[in-house]
Amino acid sequence: MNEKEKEFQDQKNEKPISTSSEASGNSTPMPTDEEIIQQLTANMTNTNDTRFRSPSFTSQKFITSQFQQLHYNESRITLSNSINAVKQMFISLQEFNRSWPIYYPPQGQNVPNHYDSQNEETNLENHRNTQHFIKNVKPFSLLKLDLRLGTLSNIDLVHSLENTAVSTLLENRIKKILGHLASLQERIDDTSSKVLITGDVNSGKSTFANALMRRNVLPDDQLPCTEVFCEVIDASHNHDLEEVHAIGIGEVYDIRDVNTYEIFPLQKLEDLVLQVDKYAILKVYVHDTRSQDKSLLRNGVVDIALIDGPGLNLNSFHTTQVFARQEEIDLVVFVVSATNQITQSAIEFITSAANEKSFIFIVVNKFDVVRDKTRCVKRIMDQIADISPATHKGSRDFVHFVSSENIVKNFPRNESNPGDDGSDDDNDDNGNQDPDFDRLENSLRDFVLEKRCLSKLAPAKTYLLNAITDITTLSLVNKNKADELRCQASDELSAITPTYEDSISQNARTTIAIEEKIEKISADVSEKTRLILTSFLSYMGDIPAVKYEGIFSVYDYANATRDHIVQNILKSLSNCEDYSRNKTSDGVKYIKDLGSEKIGNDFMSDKLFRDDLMFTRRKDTLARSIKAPLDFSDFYDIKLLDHLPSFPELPMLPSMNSLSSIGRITDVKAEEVSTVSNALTLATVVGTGRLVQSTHMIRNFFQLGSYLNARVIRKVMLPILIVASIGGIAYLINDIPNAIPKKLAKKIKREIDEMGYVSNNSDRIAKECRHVLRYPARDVRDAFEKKIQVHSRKKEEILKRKNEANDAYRFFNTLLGEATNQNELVESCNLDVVMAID
Ligand SMILES: Nc1nc2c(ncn2[C@@H]2O[C@H](COP(=O)(O)OP(=O)(O)OP(=O)(O)O)[C@@H](O)[C@H]2O)c(=O)[nH]1
Repeated sequence: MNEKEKEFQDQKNEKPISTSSEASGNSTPMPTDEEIIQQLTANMTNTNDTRFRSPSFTSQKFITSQFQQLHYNESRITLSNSINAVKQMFISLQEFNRSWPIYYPPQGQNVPNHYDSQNEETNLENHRNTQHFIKNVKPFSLLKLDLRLGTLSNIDLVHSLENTAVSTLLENRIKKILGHLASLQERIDDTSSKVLITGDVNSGKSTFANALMRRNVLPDDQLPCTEVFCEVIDASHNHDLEEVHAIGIGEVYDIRDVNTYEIFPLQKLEDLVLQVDKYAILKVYVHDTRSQDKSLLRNGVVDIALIDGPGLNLNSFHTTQVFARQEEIDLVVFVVSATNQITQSAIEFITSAANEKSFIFIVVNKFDVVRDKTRCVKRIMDQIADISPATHKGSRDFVHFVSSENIVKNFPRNESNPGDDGSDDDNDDNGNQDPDFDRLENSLRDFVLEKRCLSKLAPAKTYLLNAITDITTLSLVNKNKADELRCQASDELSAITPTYEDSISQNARTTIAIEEKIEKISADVSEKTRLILTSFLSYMGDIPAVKYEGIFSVYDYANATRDHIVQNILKSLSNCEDYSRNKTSDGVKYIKDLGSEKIGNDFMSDKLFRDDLMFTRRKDTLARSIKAPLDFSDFYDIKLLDHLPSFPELPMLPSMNSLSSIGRITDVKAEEVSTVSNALTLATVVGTGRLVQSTHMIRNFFQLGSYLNARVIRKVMLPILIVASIGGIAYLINDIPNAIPKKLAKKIKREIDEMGYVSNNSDRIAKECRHVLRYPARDVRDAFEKKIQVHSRKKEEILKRKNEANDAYRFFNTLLGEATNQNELVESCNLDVVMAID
């Protein structure tokens, strides 16, 4: 054991480090910051604590180790907090994505970059005017959507997909990232470590793993033999029992639940590693025969599990790649055979693993069989320089030329359980010594143990930085997209607002104009109807219109006259309706023209106005409702008594009793002439044919009587009376054709007045006219409302888009700020410091 190793062993053996938070009950406790500082202080001030008085405590190595621990803890806390923050960012992205489908940019697209987060208005203006803040969008690493469909590239596919489909893909991707972050969190709190050994088929991976343990645990063969992943774990995790737990495909391993695995002895491994169709992984619990300072599996600080995978071939490539990506894998050791070139699949694997893990060990095995070692080293180093410059640069630590076979060739194969004797006897000296293998082991141990800060935290840091970069890119792109959308919405709003307001005011103006027109037309037709009917009613009956056939058909004459009058009233009414039809047609045309002008040429183009459908209600109801019964008084027209000054106003002449009623009236005025008054009246009108004149004649007659004596009067009275009576009767008979129309007209007019015929009809016609005109008016209003509604809906939709874009802008601006902060924090977590201290 050289000086350096001894010193290291002292440190490990004496390290009295107490427990910190542990993910696994079996893990070695980690010292808290306080304890480390306390120890360092104790070391410097020489306290009485015997643990710290050992000479080895004073060594620079120990101090370095403690600083590493301190730095590790600080970095761990920083990264842990950052994982939480980044998780929150992804959760908020996920939530926001549900309300505003996140825009997924085509990779390599140019976007405006610099915005003044304090002044959104300026940005808005800038966005309109500038094209100069341009930057390439960084390609996504974690948020990259793996579409791989047909011949289309990702960019084409993303463009061909609906926004919502892309956002669903993003949602799923984010879910995976969140899961990964959760595992990262667990992992950095966990002190265990996993090293995956993979490489070309038959390159000696299993032999190498055995060499690391100084035990022939894993089967090796000239033929490809390891087909199932074997995870070699210290038996202390399995109650110190050496055995194999074979986990079936699809099973979730839980060491406490024996139903989740099958137990086999180590000797069965040779069969088990071939049962790839049955088992997903074999957990191989073994005692590491080496002392703690040399043991990888059980070293007292970090529990390391070695995973031996199948050689890379077409079947296993993808599985191994997926395996290597697992967050529990701290380090990938890639074994190549010195006798072969590095294969294409190895190149691909190393390239992608180097991206994922930051560090990868390359073990060039079977170096013993190479004759020209210098040429071999050069050849392989040149290849590594091409594949991974970083690995090439750190080749002292990361690239090793060894012969694993030489280390283990004398060891028995799982024949006995070296841990069974209960001793911790070092059998490190078993097997052959190989300084190159020692250097490899030291590097490996250094990497995993002393630099676990890197091995544990670097993947977390790398992943976090990738995540933050993706969030930054996505925020930047979406912030710009949101800005573009809100500008677009603002422009659309400015364009649509005047049109919208104009439609509203035009609607109001047009509605008023149409209403005025309707009212004007209605008032006109109403007035016209009233005039026509009134004037007709006022002169109807003045001129007989029906042919008078003589006294013997007087009754028919009266009936025909009445019918004639009624028909003429109806005719007048029809005239009124015709007039109204014309006016309504004009009104419809006016409204239609106005509509075409304001709304569009096709307004009401599919509608035809038919004025013949107006006033279709039957009119002969009037003929039926007018009774105007004929009576005797309708056959003559005597107004004598109307003109007698002292008589009270006569009621309308009762039918058939007019003569007798005249007799009764004379009783009141001049009893002495009661018997002759009728005759007088009748006689008087014979000569003139006019009743009015007869009144004067009667008066003259009485005046004449005052000059003549009674005898003379008595002598002439009788003949006069006879003559007068005959004259009167003749007059009446002669006046029948005139009297009947007049009397009937009067009677009908009275009935019509009583039923409010004129006003009813003028109202009815106006109402119908208004009613008909309301249809096109409603069409105009509806068309306007539709137009306004379309504008209004569009306006609302634009406004909604604008608000959403504003929200999105603010959201991504804030997210961008947070991502920038987190980026600074994670970047400040300098894991290389540990290396520098060393
Ligand atoms: N000469 C020599 N032979 C070796 C060395 N390492 C392994 N071998 C031999 O190479 C053969 C394959 O070794 P394995 O360890 O089974 O190789 P592997 O990569 O695990 O094989 P697969 O898992 O099947 O891909 C065995 O016969 C080993 O004895 C070495 O360093 N030198």
